[in-house]
Amino acid sequence: MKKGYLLLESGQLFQGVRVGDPSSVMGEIVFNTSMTGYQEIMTDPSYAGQIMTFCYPLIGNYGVNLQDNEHSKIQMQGALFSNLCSSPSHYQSIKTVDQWLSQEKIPGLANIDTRAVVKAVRLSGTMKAVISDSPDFSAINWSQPLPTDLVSRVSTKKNMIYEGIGPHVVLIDYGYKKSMLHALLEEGCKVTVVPYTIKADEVKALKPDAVMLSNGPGDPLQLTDVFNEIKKITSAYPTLGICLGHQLIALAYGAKTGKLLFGHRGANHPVKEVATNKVWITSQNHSYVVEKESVDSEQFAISYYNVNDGSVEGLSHRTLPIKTVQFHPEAHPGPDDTHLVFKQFMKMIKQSKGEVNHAVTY
Ligand SMILES: NC(=O)CC[C@H](N)C(=O)O
Repeated sequence: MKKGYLLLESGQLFQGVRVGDPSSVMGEIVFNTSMTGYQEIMTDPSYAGQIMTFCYPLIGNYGVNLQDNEHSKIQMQGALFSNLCSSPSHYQSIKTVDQWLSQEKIPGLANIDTRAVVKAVRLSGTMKAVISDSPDFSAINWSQPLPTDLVSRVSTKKNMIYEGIGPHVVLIDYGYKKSMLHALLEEGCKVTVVPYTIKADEVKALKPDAVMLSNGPGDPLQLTDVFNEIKKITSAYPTLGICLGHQLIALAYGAKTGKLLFGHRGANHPVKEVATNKVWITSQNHSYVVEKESVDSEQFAISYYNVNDGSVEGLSHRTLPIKTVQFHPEAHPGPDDTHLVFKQFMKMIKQSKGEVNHAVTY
């Protein structure tokens, strides 16, 4: 087993053993507390550019299968494990996580003290980190900027159509997860997945009944060029925004976003639904949040709050059929408590077509 190192911008050094690709990489270090679902996490495009610390101490025990990818390949820049299982046991498993990382040329480290890494990230916040064969900090160019074009790297280049007999939803792809598409298809929708650069006129030409803005990597403020089009598109159709989609809608309507110290990543984040006072357990993966004070309360109601830190978890437009959530109702991995968000979206679409005459409650 070859030694390898994790070097943090804050100056801390951790030793582990190399797994996956033998290359060195720099990325933004984050951590995820989910106990299961590593395959979905590794393929979620929202993690592009990031080095993931898996908090759960045993990863890889059910291997890698042909079903659980959320995108075509591993999206994260690197992965850190405490104990990485080399002999998985599951009837669907076709390879080990180590083999998968090697095939997809993603470097990783195992036998890392992930608890100490998480403590460092909780203290200093998400920061640059490097996976390397060398413990030498001076060999690294720490001023090198992290990539800012992550959405253009993961978004589709051409429209993709999935037939259905229900409403036609245009899914704007900032790095969508397969489970989001599946949630719409399960509702019977026809879905057209489109590039994130789509213009309002192009959306109109597709004659949709509704639009959905997906999750995606990076800082939503990197996408200021598309804010105007987002405003035009979302004011014309019933809209659901998820995670990055939620942040982009908020920004397009004049709210502000900020960055959390170390983000919310895991499968047990409690959110309170304002309308019902119910608490739902949600799957989350984000660094950025919509700043509460910046939300124009005449335009938007805050529909969900995070129970742990009080941050904004959802918005509901007061006059237009626009709903957004910061958490992941498609829940892969994670609990599907909030699958109702998709049901409410369907109801909102029907209502806008005059098919139901009672008000949609959130
Ligand atoms: N899952 C997401 O869509 C993440 C949104 C954004 N990249 C963030 O980190 O806040």
